[in-house]
Amino acid sequence: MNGSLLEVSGVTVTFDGFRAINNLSLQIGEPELRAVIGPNGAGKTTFMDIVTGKTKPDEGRVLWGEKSVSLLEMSESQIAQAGIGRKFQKPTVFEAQTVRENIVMALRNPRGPFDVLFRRGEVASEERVRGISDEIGLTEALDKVSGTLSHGQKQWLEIGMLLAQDPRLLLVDEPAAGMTPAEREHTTDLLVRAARTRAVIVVEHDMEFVRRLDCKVTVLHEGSVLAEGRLDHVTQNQDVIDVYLGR
Ligand SMILES: Nc1ncnc2c1ncn2[C@@H]1O[C@H](COP(=O)(O)OP(=O)(O)OP(=O)(O)O)[C@@H](O)[C@H]1O
Repeated sequence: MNGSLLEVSGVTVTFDGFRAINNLSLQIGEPELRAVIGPNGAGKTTFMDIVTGKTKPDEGRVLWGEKSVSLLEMSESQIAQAGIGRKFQKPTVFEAQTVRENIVMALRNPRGPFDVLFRRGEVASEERVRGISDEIGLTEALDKVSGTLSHGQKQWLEIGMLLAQDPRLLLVDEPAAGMTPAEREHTTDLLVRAARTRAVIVVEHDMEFVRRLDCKVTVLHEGSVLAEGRLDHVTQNQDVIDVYLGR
């Protein structure tokens, strides 16, 4: 197993007396591709909010990197700077800009939110733009206006913009939602490839999509880890069948 990049231990989050996350512990290696699944309300979004600093837990530890620094004392932007990127469900590419312009902006803005859109004096080399566009399969579309892309292509572009910031950990929220079967397949390939050199956590409802990712799966339920392992292993777990598959 790889060294641990992210270590969550004993984390609890309470909203108005309700435990959304309950003594949650899990570790992510580097590189690693991990799927996090679970029924509605299991705590998947809250988990991502904790890792990215949006929500602070009441208890527990969240440690990052070889120096085991605590993410709990860091702001959202410090966490992003440390190399944790998050892809929300809805694509937020700049629709009026071309694919190339979007990638160039991301390359010019290392690990920051896109608050300074056009910095001068920094060159995003054609080689790096090509590297990203090849990785997401949009090289043919580089000069297209992003607003004209399909839903799937916009999602890939946004993943590419996050990859341009070279995160050590990328959190991806339901990437397959609303995609055609062919788009899903492309998305699977893209995520598998991205996870060869970094940690990627995919939060997903779609079991078929998770199967194709062919990676370790963490099943959340009521804010805790219910089961963990290969998909075949966790789908045979009676607790998982009862709370998730048996719905
Ligand atoms: N800000 C909040 N205030 C109160 N309750 C909250 C808040 N955020 C989340 N919850 C509750 O915490 C629980 C976990 O929510 P969370 O959104 O993390 O689940 P999820 O697994 O992402 O669900 P889904 O699959 O529906 O997105 C839910 O019961 C939710 O209603």
